[in-house]
Amino acid sequence: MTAVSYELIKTCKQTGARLGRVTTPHGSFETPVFMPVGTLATVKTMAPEELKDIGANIILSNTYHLWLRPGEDIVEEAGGLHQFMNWDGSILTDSGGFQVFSLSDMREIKEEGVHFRNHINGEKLFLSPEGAMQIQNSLGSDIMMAFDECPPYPASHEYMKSSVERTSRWAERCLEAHQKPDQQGLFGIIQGGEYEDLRKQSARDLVSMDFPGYAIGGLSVGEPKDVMNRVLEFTSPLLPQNKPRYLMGVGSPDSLVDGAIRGVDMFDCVLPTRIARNGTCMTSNGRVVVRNAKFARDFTPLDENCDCYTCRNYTKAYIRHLIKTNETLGIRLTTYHNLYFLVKLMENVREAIKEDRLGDFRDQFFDQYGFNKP
Ligand SMILES: O=c1nc[nH]c2cc3[nH]c(NCCN4CCCCC4)nc3cc12
Ligand SMILES: [Zn+2]
Repeated sequence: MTAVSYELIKTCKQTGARLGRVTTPHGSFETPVFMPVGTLATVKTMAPEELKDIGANIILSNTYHLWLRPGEDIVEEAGGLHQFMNWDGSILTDSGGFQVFSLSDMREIKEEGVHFRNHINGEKLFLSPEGAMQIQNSLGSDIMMAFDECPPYPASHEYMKSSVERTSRWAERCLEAHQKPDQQGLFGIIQGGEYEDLRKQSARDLVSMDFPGYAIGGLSVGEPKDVMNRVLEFTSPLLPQNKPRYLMGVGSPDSLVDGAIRGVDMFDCVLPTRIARNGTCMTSNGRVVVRNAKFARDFTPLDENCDCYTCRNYTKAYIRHLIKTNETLGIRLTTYHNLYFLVKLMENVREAIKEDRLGDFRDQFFDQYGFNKP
C-alpha cells in the first residue's frame, strides 16, 4: 500500500487548475491546499487545536532545524513528530538542502553531500541524501522530500545543468536510503531554474524514478513573479496528472491563485506567520499593517469579510495596542487570522474549480485585494 496517494477529482474548464485529494497515514485533504509552516515542530504561537479550528490538515516542518534542535533522536524517542508536538494531522518535512543553502555560510557542495557550518554555533556539519532520509525517517513525517540542491537565482545554464544532474543522482540515493517500501511518502524535487530544457531533463529523470509526488523546487528564490509563472507553465505539464504537485516556498495570495491556475496542488510559506509577528495582516482588501497609528481608534475587525475568531471578537485598535506593547496575544491573533485567510482562500479556489470559474475568481480577488493596481 502506498502511504501517500492522490486522486484527481476534476480539472477546471476555465484554467489548468485541478481539484484533488491527497491521502496520507494521518488523514486526507482536498487540494489545492496551503500548508502552514511549523519549522521547529510548532506553527509559531498556534496550538494544534487552533490549527484544526482554522481548517489546517497538513503542516510543514524542517529536517535541518529539528536535526540541530532538539535532535531527531529525541523526536524519535518521543514516538515521532506527531506524538512530540501533539499533532494528529499530516506532516510534510523539507529535506534540509534549502535550509543549508539559505541559512548557512561556508558551505561546500560535493558529490557525497554538503559540508557547512551550523548556523547557530558555527560547528562544521555534513548532510548527505542518506543523512536527510535517516533524519526524516526518525521524525516519522508522512511526506518526506528528497535531498536536493536549490541553486540561487539567477544561475548560469552551465551551473544549473550540473546541479540538476547532481540532484537527480541524489534523488536516486534518497530512494535507495528510504526505509519504506515503494517510496511511501517520498516526493522528488524538480530543479532546473528558469531553463525549460533543464526542467525537462530534471522532470524526465525524476518521473522515471516513480515518486508518489513531485515538488517544483528552485522557485520563490528572488525571481520575478512572471518568471515563476512562466516556469510553472512549462513545468507542470511535465509531471504526472495522477500525482500531487507541490510548489515549495510559495506564498503570497496572488502566487497561490496563479500557481493553482498553473496546475499546482500544494503550497507552503512562512509569509503569513512571519508578517503576522510584525503586525501585518492579509485581508480581502489588501494588506493591513495594524500597528500603524491610523488604527489607534479603529474599532472595526481586521477584515469585515472574515469570520475567523480574531475578526469576530477583536478590533484593529485592540490588536494594535497588543502589538505595540509586545503582548503575546497580539501576534497570536494576527497569526490566527493570516493562516485562516490563506486556508479560506484555498477553499474558495477549490469552490471556483468545482464551478469552472477560477479565472473569474482570480480577476475579482486581484481587483479587491489590489494586485492589479499599477
Ligand atoms: O528547491 C527547493 N528545494 C527544497 N526546499 C525548498 C524550499 C524553498 N523555499 C523557497 N522560498 C521561500 C521564500 N520565502 C518567502 C517568504 C520569506 C522567507 C522566504 N524556495 C524553495 C525552494 C526549495
Ligand atoms: Zn479574520
